[in-house]
Amino acid sequence: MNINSKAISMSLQIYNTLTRKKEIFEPLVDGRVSLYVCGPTVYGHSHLGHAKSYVSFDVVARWLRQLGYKVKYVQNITDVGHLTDDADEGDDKIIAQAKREHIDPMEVAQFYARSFFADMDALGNQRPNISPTATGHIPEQIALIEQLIEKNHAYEVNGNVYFDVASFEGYGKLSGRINQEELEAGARVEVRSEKRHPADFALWKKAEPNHLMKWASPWGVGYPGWHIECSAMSMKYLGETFDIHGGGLENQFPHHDCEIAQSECATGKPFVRYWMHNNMVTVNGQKMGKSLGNSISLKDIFKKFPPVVIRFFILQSHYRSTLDFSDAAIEAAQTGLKKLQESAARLNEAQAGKTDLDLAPYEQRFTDAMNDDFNAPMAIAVLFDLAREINSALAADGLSATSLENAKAFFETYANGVLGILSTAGESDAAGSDKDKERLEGVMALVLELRQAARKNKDFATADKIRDGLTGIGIEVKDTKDGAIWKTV
Ligand SMILES: Nc1ncnc2c1ncn2[C@@H]1O[C@H](COP(=O)(O)OP(=O)(O)OP(=O)(O)O)[C@@H](O)[C@H]1O
Ligand SMILES: [Zn+2]
Repeated sequence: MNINSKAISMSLQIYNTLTRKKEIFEPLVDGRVSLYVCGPTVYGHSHLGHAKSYVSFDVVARWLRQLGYKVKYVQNITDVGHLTDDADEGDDKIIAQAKREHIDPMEVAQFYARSFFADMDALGNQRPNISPTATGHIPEQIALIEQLIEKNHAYEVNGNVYFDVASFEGYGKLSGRINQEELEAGARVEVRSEKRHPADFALWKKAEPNHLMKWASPWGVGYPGWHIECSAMSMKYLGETFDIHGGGLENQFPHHDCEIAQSECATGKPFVRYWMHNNMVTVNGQKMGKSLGNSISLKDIFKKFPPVVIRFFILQSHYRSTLDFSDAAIEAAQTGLKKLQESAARLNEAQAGKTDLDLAPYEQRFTDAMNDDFNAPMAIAVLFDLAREINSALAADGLSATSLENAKAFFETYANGVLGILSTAGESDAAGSDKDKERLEGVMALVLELRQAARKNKDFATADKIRDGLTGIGIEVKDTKDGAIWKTV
């Protein structure tokens, strides 16, 4: 068996939300996959729901790579806050947070973007190839809107630009939430007079004078609507038609239907070949959401559970299933993961014995599971079966040298490389690795030595500045008769 052999599989099936069935995956360009996933709106720390979305798509990218594809993975950062209400009403989420914190909106966006990356790193997600920001792509969004106006799919009124949904027959084809009849019926309902149709959505919004994030455009000073950023950035980096677009289920409508409308009307080409949607993390059956006030931040969860346990908890249910949050459910996942970790550890310590273990059936089952619309829970079940066989072999006559090597390689390739669940990197990130501790001790020894030298020179100002500065970052220094001691508080 050659664990690392990479053969492009023709049997990967993906559930395509657009056609509502599993389809054999065939990329547009042989051997390459273009993947776009809607990124977070960065106005608060990420919660468990975000983790489900990004862990799921991380595993999608990892499995595609395992199959031998060269994957270009783009995941945006929404740093122009979209409105709190999908009907283009309400406050901008980022600006609202900036007002609460009395800081610049860009500071809010950057702070929470960094926090997002730190959490995703801790979860063991590989970084996307490109993480473009909406604010960094205003000219591309304006250019796309101009194309839509030129082709009569959009119109400007008083500095606002709207997409004309009646001009696109396929509007709503992804979610199935809208059909042309309903559209026409809707037209009779009284609405904000500015729009031609109540379902028309904003591509560009005029900024009021006190609005904080705004840019010059052919229609005056304003800011882009939310949907246009994903069309502009995905097509810029992946082309007018690309392979896979992912996101949370609740984004099918309006967000993804609007993306399809904008992109297909601008280019006249199909936008995305396979649409993938992860289901929701729920709390007592209700979607977990920042805006819903029932979210649990990853940072808080990581205080209780190592990030790798959270990753395992997420992957134990299918990405298209809901996942109900409870401490008890995570504790159960922790127990399960521990069993796999123990088996892997036993393998590393084991001496060669007699029994030969045939890993081919396990490899086949694991591959079949992942090829069946990325069925991670089924793949994990294969790992448990393997762990059980390994444990009993090790308890009896031991595994032959080749079997030991193959079993280790299996865990490394599949449990670690594909699912990312046996790595302890995330764990140490959260708890502070030994290496980091060593470094901190070295730095503190040096700082205290300099402080001691200052005191000797009667430079008490510097000595105090060092002590107060350390207190400010959570390190308490105490002078004792044996010298200064410190602790983190
Ligand atoms: N509870 C959840 N379960 C699974 N995925 C989620 C959940 N909440 C958000 N997501 C997904 O995370 C991604 C980023 O979400 P975004 O930052 O836009 O948050 P949101 O949907 O506005 O959530 P919130 O209500 O928390 O602000 C989207 O693809 C979204 O579908
Ligand atoms: Zn998007």
